[in-house]
Amino acid sequence: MVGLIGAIGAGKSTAARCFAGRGGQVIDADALGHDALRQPEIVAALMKRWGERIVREDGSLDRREIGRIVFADRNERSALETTVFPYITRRAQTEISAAQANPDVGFVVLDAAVLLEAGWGDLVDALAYVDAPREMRLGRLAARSGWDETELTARESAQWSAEAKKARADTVLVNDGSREDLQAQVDRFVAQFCNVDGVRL
Ligand SMILES: CC(C)(COP(=O)(O)OP(=O)(O)OC[C@H]1O[C@@H](n2cnc3c(N)ncnc32)[C@H](O)[C@@H]1O)[C@@H](O)C(=O)NCCC(=O)NCCS
Ligand SMILES: Nc1ncnc2c1ncn2[C@@H]1O[C@H](COP(=O)(O)OP(=O)(O)OP(=O)(O)O)[C@@H](O)[C@H]1O
Repeated sequence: MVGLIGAIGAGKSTAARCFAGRGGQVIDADALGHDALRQPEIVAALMKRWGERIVREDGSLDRREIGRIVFADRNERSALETTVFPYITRRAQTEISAAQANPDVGFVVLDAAVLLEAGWGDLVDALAYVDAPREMRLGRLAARSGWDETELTARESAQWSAEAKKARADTVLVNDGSREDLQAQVDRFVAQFCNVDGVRL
């Protein structure tokens, strides 16, 4: 199993698509986290803590508002993680088992920004870190999500340092060029670490 981490906005999801195009089954931890926020018992617990301010007009939880709360205060982030991590971990385990049991799946990719912080490092056989210059990441995040530098910095402060993560990675994929350039780097990683024709990682 391959782990995918990286600098925020560097292109993890984009790299995940590159892996998927080469036979990898991607498990997207951010998406599982979003599913967690749709579970009635989790919604109730978070509303009890933060009130109506985190609820949008359509009744769903406002992730942007929750992000403002938890990335400004370590205690609040901890409260959110305690509430959602059991669900995310359960779902990830189920999806990993299903993918590993599927003979059509060449290898499994766990795309999880906080993979190391969550203690999932031992689950993976090879770890790729996606990187890009900060200015480039800021531009991409502004275009994709409307985030500014304050939001990026707040999230960065909630994670291990780039140096600590890179030190644990087998490879750094530098996503400062075209998507084709990133695909070529992913292809080299797959050739080196994912024996897709033989033993499955
Ligand atoms: C705080 C929430 C509501 C913000 O939602 P939003 O749609 O704005 O961001 P999204 O979930 O797409 O995450 C985007 C990026 O934020 C960073 N991030 C998210 N959660 C965390 C966290 N707990 N710690 C550090 N960074 C985080 C990651 O780099 C992630 O890739 C959401 O991220 C959340 O519920 N987080 C807690 C669950 C979690 O840790 N998920 C990460 C994968 S396990
Ligand atoms: N090589 C590239 N060229 C141009 N745009 C890119 C490239 N790679 C990624 N992008 C764009 O940059 C934005 C951020 O990429 P992506 O969503 O893959 O990052 P991420 O690391 O998954 O983000 P997050 O840390 O928020 O989970 C996206 O809109 C994506 O389409």
